[in-house]
Amino acid sequence: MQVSNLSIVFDTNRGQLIAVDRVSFDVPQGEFVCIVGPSGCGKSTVLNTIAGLEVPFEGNILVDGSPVRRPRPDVGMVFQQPHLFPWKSVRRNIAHGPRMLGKSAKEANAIADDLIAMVGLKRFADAFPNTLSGGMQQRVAIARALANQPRVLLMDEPFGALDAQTRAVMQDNLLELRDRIKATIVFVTHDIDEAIVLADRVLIMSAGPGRILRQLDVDLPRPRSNAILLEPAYLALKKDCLDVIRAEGLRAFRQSDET
Ligand SMILES: Nc1ncnc2c1ncn2[C@@H]1O[C@H](COP(=O)(O)OP(=O)(O)OP(=O)(O)O)[C@@H](O)[C@H]1O
Repeated sequence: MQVSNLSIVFDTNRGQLIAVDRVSFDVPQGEFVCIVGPSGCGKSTVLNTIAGLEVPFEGNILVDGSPVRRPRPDVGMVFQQPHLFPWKSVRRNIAHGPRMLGKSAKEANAIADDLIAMVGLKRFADAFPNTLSGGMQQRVAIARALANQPRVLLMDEPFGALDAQTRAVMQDNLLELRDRIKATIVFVTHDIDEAIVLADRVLIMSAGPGRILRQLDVDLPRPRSNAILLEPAYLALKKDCLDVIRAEGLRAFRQSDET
């Protein structure tokens, strides 16, 4: 996937707002990239644009060599809230995408059942969303996004609403899933620990207008789990990230004081 020179300007009642300013990054197929940055720096806007939800924009976004102009089945998205269909069972929520793409009910249910096993919800295939915990609902949302076998999976703070323990379990589950699905993943988070545990590369964005400030390779061995949080190589990377973020926070603070 390639994002080149992406700029997004919103008309607001205080004039034009440059939300994203000439953002470029390439993500080779199968790479896991996390985007971090201060609130309002344009992380969600970048993700929504790759999902084909934010138009118009300037620049180019290519998935598998073809330009993104609208939502497409090979680009899946998971939001902070699961947004499940409350009237459909877990299986039917997950089978919905394949059904929309013309698969028979039998084929779509088989795809759903595979994914239900992958996210560890076999006992809940016939349950309705309101009977599941937040973490389980989010696992259904991830399975649903994977049901069309996307080449790119976009995740916007998918674990942001979960408690710390559930979040750690979800991160480990996503790492296991990632090894099986081979999709490119672009994951937005506020949480530096989450970004380093998950990513091959962390992109740090500046305060608005959003730009890519720094890219850090995460050369930590895989398979990974939350257990790496105490290792020296991990702590050194976290320090690098925090130094960049702290310097940027200070710069943005001084700038806002001058204007
Ligand atoms: N539809 C819109 N109309 C006007 N302004 C918008 C719109 N969508 C986003 N913005 C503005 O664009 C900027 C970037 O917003 P965005 O939600 O992408 O930031 P973010 O980094 O994801 O923030 P957070 O981490 O708080 O979710 C913000 O200043 C926001 O107010």
